[in-house]
Amino acid sequence: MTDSPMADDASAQTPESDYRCGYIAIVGRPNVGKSTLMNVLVGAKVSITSRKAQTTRHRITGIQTIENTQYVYVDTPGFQTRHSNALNKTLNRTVTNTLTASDVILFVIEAGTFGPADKQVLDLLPANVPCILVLNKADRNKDKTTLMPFAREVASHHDFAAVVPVSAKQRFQLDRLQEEVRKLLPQNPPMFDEDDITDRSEKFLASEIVREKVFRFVGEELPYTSTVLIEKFEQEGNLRRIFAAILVERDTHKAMVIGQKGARLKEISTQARLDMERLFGGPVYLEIWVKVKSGWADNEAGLRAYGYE
Ligand SMILES: Nc1nc2c(ncn2[C@@H]2O[C@H](COP(=O)(O)OP(=O)(O)OP(=O)(O)O)[C@@H](O)[C@H]2O)c(=O)[nH]1
Repeated sequence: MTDSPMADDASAQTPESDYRCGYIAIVGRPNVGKSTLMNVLVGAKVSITSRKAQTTRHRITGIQTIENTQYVYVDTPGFQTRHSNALNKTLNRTVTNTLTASDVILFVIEAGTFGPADKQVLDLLPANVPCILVLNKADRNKDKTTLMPFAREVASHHDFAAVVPVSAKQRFQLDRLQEEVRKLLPQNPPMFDEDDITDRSEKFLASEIVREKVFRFVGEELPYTSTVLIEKFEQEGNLRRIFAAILVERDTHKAMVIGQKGARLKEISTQARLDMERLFGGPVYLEIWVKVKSGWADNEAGLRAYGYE
């Protein structure tokens, strides 16, 4: 008998019916490697990274489609505890909202380190969303025998669905992480095209790239309140013409960004242009101005005007 009810049941389990798709929030204290992790998972630089903490300000979606699974990653800003201006309050609200609206949470810490800042983020994890404990930077742990007791200690604070040591930088154990995530995703058809890597516009990505270069080349002296505004974004055939403004709070900050005889701004522009050309797959004409705009980081209306939720 080929058309028995059993056979019907089996044929209902086709790969399409087991398509899985959902939102995966990546959370953790600043600098644990959340953006790096998302970028390697998605296979492109959709979220900016830098050695300086708190570089990620926006909720960014990175999309990865593998066979019958679509992973929609949401990167979150590093949870802010030190300062309490309007910008930080907005950032923290974004993290909390992102968590409760996700299907799976990746709680990222550095393998071997679990401090008060990590605990503060862990305390925000909602009980009703499955969460995987990701021990990133495992490449730094020379003594592997300490990893299990460490993981057990952290897992005593929350009911994790799985614990996975990874190295985002060396692409170690990412398959294993994806397998664990897939198990927790709901059965849903894909939300995006399989070639999509982000739902963010090129204009937004362009501003993020410039911002990353500002952090990278200007370094610790520049307050994190500086931001980037794309004033014009034009496309003519394959060529993109982008006019950006770096907004800083003081004349002294402006001088820092510009550097000796404009050398620093030139470096920022060149590196940003190269990244954009790689990401957009075509030539880019990029012009960057530095402007002084005082007090914007402490003004909620101002923040909304610059696109912060
Ligand atoms: N050794 C090692 N370093 C890593 C790894 N992943 C990330 N890093 C480094 O850690 C630093 C911070 O990485 P980010 O991805 O910017 O961290 P983040 O958690 O997104 O930081 P915020 O945006 O500030 O919240 C960078 O210098 C990365 O190169 C890893 O697996 N191993």
